[in-house]
Amino acid sequence: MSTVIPFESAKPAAEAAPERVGVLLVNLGTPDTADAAGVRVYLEEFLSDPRVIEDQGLLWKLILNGIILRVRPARKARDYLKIWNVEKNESPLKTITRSQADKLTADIADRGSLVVDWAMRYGNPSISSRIEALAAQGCNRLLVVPLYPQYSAATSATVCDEVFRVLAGMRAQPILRVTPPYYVEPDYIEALAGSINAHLASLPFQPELILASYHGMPKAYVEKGDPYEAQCIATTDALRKRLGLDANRLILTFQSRFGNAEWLQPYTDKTVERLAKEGVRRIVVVTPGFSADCLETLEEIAQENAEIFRHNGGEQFSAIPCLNDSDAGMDVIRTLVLRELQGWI
Ligand SMILES: C=CC1=C(C)c2cc3[nH]c(cc4nc(cc5[nH]c(cc1n2)c(C)c5CCC(=O)O)C(CCC(=O)O)=C4C)c(C)c3C=C
Ligand SMILES: [Fe+2]
Ligand SMILES: [Fe+2]
Repeated sequence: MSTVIPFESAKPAAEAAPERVGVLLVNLGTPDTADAAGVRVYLEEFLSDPRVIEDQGLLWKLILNGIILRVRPARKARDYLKIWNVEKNESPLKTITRSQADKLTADIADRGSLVVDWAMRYGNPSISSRIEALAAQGCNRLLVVPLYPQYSAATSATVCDEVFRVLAGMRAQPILRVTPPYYVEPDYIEALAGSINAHLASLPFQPELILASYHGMPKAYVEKGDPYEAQCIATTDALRKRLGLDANRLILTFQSRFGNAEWLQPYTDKTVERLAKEGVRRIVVVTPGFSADCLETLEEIAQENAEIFRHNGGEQFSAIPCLNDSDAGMDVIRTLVLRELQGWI
């Protein structure tokens, strides 16, 4: 069965002049509103993606619609409210991604006919709306930048899936490039090391150890060939080497477990609890797998895991901000983008 594609989802680039290169930063996505209705819409789209939940069979649909989408939105809306950017009435992930795009525009606008934009894989602004906007501005070349240092099918690949879907509906398609994961790029490791050192220097205490906590995923996905775990290990090894810390002083963990299947281990929350119970009193957590602060860093790490640590006897807990739109964070994005734009500008 072939699908009929109308080829009309964006204005033909030929109508718009002059020729331009579009750079599209893409992050995961986030609800439009911090209430149960907004979270429900977001979770439904997110959890219906077969790259995220690979088994989209009848049983999953029953669980998703019968339990998860009835119970989780209200609980998660309360979590989103704790971190919401009230001034802009949006999630921090949106605020930071927009700022990254604005700063990249200011950084590289003089390099030729470039337009920088940003989108969310789930929710808004959607990838399709921003590709259409770039095409309407005459962008006949497109560089897509998935803002994930480590590749996974659940994040980077699904960005490409959506981009390909949008392009499949266009008569005049832009030429496409996608930036690769940057998990051991020197700029990235240097930026992480710099942010850790600056944070430690600002603290009134020195931690006994540092946790490097990455978003987890089902272990089965890695067993089927997803390189995500190996890339998290490579980032952590490079960071250990750069900081002169061994595996007991910079500990790799995985957070954000969802559902009952086994996820990548060791789990962040269980490790935090164990460390506190074993007598560790001061820890710092860095989250190298997130290019921008979000629910998983601002609420799950900085609030939930801090509480787990203190509840079990820990005393000092501090979460290091993500690289976000800091100078070092922007260096990472700019270097990556300029390298992949070679020959185009
Ligand atoms: C259910 C399976 C999930 C997989 C696999 C997964 C992988 C994955 N996610 C990120 C980055 C982020 N995830 C975020 C939130 C989030 N993640 C899941 C589930 C999976 N993620 C859910 C259900 C949620 C929503 C919150 C919740 O209901 O618990 C976020 C934060 C978004 C925000 O609004 O701030 C990010 C970022 C990565 C890197 C990853 C790959 C391994
Ligand atoms: Fe996630
Ligand atoms: Fe979480």
